[in-house]
Amino acid sequence: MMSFSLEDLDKRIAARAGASPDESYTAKLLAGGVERCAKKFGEEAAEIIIASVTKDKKGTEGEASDVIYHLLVLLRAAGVPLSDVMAQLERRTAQSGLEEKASRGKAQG
Ligand SMILES: N=c1c2ncn([C@@H]3O[C@H](COP(=O)(O)OP(=O)(O)OP(=O)(O)O)[C@@H](O)[C@H]3O)c2ncn1[C@@H]1O[C@H](COP(=O)(O)O)[C@@H](O)[C@H]1O
Repeated sequence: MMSFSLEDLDKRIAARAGASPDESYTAKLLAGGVERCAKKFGEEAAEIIIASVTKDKKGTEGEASDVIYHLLVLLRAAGVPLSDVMAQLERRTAQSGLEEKASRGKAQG
């Protein structure tokens, strides 16, 4: 079981945000503001679309890593904490769980 998490990567990004843009790719992206981070995220999103539809599994794996890293950098540039996104995903999961339970209840009469 892999122990590396999105939170670990986000902490690493936070730690590198204050580094010199000459020695940190993360700091270089963040120095360009939300526009640069969003542009780079868009490029990576296009790359995973191509890798996945061409059934390139290894490529898709690599591009997924790029997409996730660049999404976390973009969230930081936009001032949106990862914890807020995770909380929203958790609420959606709880909500859909309740809906599933309610529809099972109706089906059973
Ligand atoms: N996970 C990543 C990660 N994934 C992808 N990348 C970089 O994202 C870039 C995207 O690939 P491209 O081919 O588009 O890169 P490029 O042409 O050099 O980039 P541009 O000049 O076009 O922006 C590459 O330079 C990759 O090295 C990453 N860079 C950093 N991390 C993480 O961030 C941490 C801090 O990195 P630094 O900020 O560089 O110290 C690392 O320890 C990793 O945990």
